[in-house]
Order: sequence, then C-alpha cells, then structure tokens
Amino acid sequence: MTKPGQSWPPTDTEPAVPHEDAPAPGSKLGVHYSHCFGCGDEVEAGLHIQSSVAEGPVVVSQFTVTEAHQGAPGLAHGGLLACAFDEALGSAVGNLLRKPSVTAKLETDFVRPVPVGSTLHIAAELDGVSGRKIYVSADGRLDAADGPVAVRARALFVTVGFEHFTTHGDKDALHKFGVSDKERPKDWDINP
Ligand SMILES: CCCCCCCCCCCCCC(=O)SCCNC(=O)CCNC(=O)[C@H](O)C(C)(C)COP(=O)(O)OP(=O)(O)OC[C@H]1O[C@@H](n2cnc3c(N)ncnc32)[C@H](O)[C@@H]1OP(=O)(O)O
Repeated sequence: MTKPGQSWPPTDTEPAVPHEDAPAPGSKLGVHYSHCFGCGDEVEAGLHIQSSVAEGPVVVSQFTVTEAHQGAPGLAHGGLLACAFDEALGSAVGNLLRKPSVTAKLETDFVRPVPVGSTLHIAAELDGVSGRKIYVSADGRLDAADGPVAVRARALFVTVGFEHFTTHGDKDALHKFGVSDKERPKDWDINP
C-alpha cells in the first residue's frame, strides 16, 4: 500500500501520451469483451460499466450499484468496488494507449460507503509511463461527477504481448477482443 505522502507515480516516468488512433475526447467506449465482468453486456450480474473519453489522458466511467453488488445489506461490496476501478483504470490504459496491458498492482482507499442504487462516477487518469509500466489513478464520486469522493484507486499496469492472453487464457482471445491479425500492427502498440 502506498503510504500517505509517498510520491505517485513511485518512480520517474514519461508522460502518458495517447496513441494516435485513440478515440477522441467525447467518444463513448464500447464493451471490450461481452463476457467481461466489468463491462460485458452478457454478464447479468456484472458491473455493466460504461465509459467515455474525457479531455486529457482521462477516461470517465459510471457504475451503478445494484442488489447483486452488496456486501453489507444495502451497501456495495468493497471487492466489487475494486473490480469497478480495475475496469475503469484498465479502460483508460487500453483505450488511450492501445497497448495490451494487465493489472500488476491495484490499491484502493474506501473513503465513504457506497449505497445500493447510487452511481459511482469514476475519472481515471494516466499518470505516467516507465518502460512497460503504466501508472494510472482514479477517483470515484457519488452520484455526480462533482459529488463527494467515495473511493480512490491507484494502479500499475504492465504491458504484455498478445500471447499473454492466448497462452494463459483462451487461444481465441484476440478474436473475442475483436482484434484481428490485420489490425494488430496498425492499431496496437506491442512492445513488451
Ligand atoms: C480497443 C482497445 C480496448 C481495450 C480495452 C481494455 C479494457 C480492459 C479493462 C479490463 C481491466 C482489467 C484488467 C485485469 O483484470 S488484468 C487481470 C489481472 N492481472 C493479471 O492477471 C496479471 C498477472 N501477472 C502477470 O501476468 C505478471 O506478473 C505481469 C505480466 C504483470 C508481469 O510479469 P512479467 O514477467 O511480464 O514482467 P516483470 O515481472 O519483469 O515486471 C515488469 C515490471 O513491472 C514491475 N512489477 C510487476 N508487478 C509488480 C507489482 N505487483 N508491484 C510493483 N511492480 C511490479 C516489475 O518490478 C518490473 O519492473 P522493472 O524491473 O522493469 O522496473
């Protein structure tokens, strides 16, 4: 856990510059995989997070807490909130940098309870890049983009080759992500 006062990013970084093919500010981001627990439209009890690109290296996401997401009665489960942030942070990394990347470290500060029925407005910003390491952080505000902060998160994503997914996961992963062999060299930076 990064201690209060510890600098972030924890190492020297270069600015995180969005890829030339990254969606423009204002663009709505679609589902990256229909069975993704974070954004997938085929996961009934999933988080159904919707995201769009904002100004700067920022992606904003909304997550509405339902009864399927409870820990204590009427309150969101902390682990599910962490999942929502993983999705929101990963969406910023993947969509803005277009580098296949995975979460290596994720830390969350739970500042206020998040009730069922509320919507978290999550703003995830790319903070810097150091080689394969991508630092990204987010605030989640209750019920409005300028509402009170309920959750904060910081994460390290690490760029991987596409074989990470096809070797460790599903050999058809690229097809399921909607990334074709033809698109790969043009649309994605692969330099792990
Ligand atoms: C169109 C586009 C749409 C895209 C949308 C996408 C949306 C997606 C939304 C979904 C989002 C959900 C996303 C998900 O859920 S991703 C699923 C959850 N994550 C995983 O499963 C990842 C599992 N871990 C691994 O595979 C490996 O450990 C990785 C690949 C991460 C690194 O193993 P690898 O052997 O390759 O590399 P390395 O070990 O040399 O490490 C490299 C560097 O990183 C540093 N390091 C590593 N770990 C840590 C750590 N814990 N704290 C601090 N530092 C750490 C390390 O010191 C080194 O630094 P340096 O020595 O170089 O300085």
